[in-house]
Amino acid sequence: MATIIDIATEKALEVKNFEFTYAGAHEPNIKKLTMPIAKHSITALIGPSGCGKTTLLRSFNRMHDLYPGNSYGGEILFKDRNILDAKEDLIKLRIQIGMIFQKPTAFPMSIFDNVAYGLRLQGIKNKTELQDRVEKSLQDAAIWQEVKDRLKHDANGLSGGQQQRLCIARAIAVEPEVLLFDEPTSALDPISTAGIEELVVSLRERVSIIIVTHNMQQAARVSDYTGFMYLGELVELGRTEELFVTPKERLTEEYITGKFG
Ligand SMILES: Nc1ncnc2c1ncn2[C@@H]1O[C@H](COP(=O)(O)OP(=O)(O)OP(=O)(O)O)[C@@H](O)[C@H]1O
Repeated sequence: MATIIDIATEKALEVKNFEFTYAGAHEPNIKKLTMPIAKHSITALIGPSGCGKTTLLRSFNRMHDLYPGNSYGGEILFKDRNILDAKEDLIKLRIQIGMIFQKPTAFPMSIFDNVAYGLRLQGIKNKTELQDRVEKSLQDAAIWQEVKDRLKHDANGLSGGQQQRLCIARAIAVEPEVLLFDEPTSALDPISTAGIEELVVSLRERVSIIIVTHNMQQAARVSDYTGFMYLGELVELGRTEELFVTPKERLTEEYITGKFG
């Protein structure tokens, strides 16, 4: 059984006895995992390579449905419904629960159109409203000053760190409730990494955040809660400072002190 602290605050998501099996796998890759995700907080998922962090993260907006044969079990509750339900509208779900990938994925179009993309999908056609929301999102993603004079330029001309902030602007433009970050800085230099970390922390006011990271220092710097995973299971979920200073589980302690990795 995992050691899970009581999350005193409201929950953004609740994972209950969740299982996930990749197509062709002989046993579940995520096993009976139960975990609350606090609202308006940052939850980091840490653990050795292959323990299932990304698999769990991608389950929160059903990214695995893009490939056939994967199967889910148990429940992930979001706004009083189980998002694993077959009737779930996946387009709406991915607007409410957005994702930022490891490698910045600017679309091959202008900076403006990248951010307007989801807004147009939502049916917003009014030019002034589009302009206002694109500007606001770029400001909130701390990239407005750098791009305001070249909104019509191809987004692929931006640096890696700028493209990642553009991806964050695109994700927040549609006002999601949850944002999933999958190793968002692993392809970036230290200065861009610091910028993205600062941005992630500033977004906590408006969205609930889950971040997968290989970097324990990063988890310690940005998150409120940390979940340590091992072999497809959650071992411990705690307040970040407590988990790193006084872990309750021996496995957590061994991992954070570098006894295995
Ligand atoms: N597309 C896939 N098809 C089949 N098995 C997969 C697939 N992706 C991951 N797995 C397996 O699922 C398990 C969990 O992998 P996952 O990528 O979620 O781990 P992780 O903790 O995110 O690892 P890393 O830190 O290396 O990114 C591993 O055993 C992995 O081999």
